Amino acid sequence: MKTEGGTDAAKRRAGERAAEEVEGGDVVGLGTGSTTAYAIEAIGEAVANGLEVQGIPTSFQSRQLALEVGIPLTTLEAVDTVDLAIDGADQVVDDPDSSAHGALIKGGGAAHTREKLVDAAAERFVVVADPSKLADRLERSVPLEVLPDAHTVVADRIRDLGGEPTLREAANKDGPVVTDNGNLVLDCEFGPIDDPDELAAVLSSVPGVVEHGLFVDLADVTYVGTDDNVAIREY
Ligand SMILES: O=C[C@H](O)[C@H](O)[C@H](O)COP(=O)(O)O
Repeated sequence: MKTEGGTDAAKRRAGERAAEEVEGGDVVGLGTGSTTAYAIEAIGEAVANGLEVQGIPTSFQSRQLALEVGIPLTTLEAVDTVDLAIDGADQVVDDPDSSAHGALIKGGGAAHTREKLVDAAAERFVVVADPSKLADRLERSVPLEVLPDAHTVVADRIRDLGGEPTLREAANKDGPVVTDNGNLVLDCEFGPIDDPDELAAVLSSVPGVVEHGLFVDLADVTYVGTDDNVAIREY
């Protein structure tokens, strides 16, 4: 039997705690990644026990998992309201004294474009994370989803801005990662990001960038799974 490591147990706690927020009749944004997967599984279990919800997946991966666990699916076009979205993060600013408290980097799984669309549309955006994701400020590379034709010009623009872009390579195929939307991903190192809001605005203005992985002023709460509990950060 596969044993669950400390990080997996923390992710599970966060995911299951977030799933407790889901109420009958809700439309729920279903994020992508290993932490959110625990929330999707818990929602599937609740559905099996009679809870009536509809899910909006943010990727091929979350759609497949939702189908597997029996969550009825819908689309953004078909609903008036998304009650809440549950999604993971690659890094979360955890400093109440910082204006960037609660800002995120997402897109480690190349799903950030659709995630941002759904997370931003939700009345409440619930982030799920383990403690390794928390940081005083954002400093991981920022994923950019870019149109295939645009990757060299966007890379040049990122260098002009002082960043170092790397085209994301696929692990199990020759060539680059191709997103669910048929685009490419540039992972861009900027070093520590003091003002994510400002960088987000600059990145959004670069032609050829479909979406960047900075999520600023979007999260309402983060559930951080710990060794034996869940820490809550409300924003
Ligand atoms: O593109 C992927 C997403 O933004 C994920 O939510 C993020 O990478 C976190 O994934 P995980 O929970 O597996 O660390």
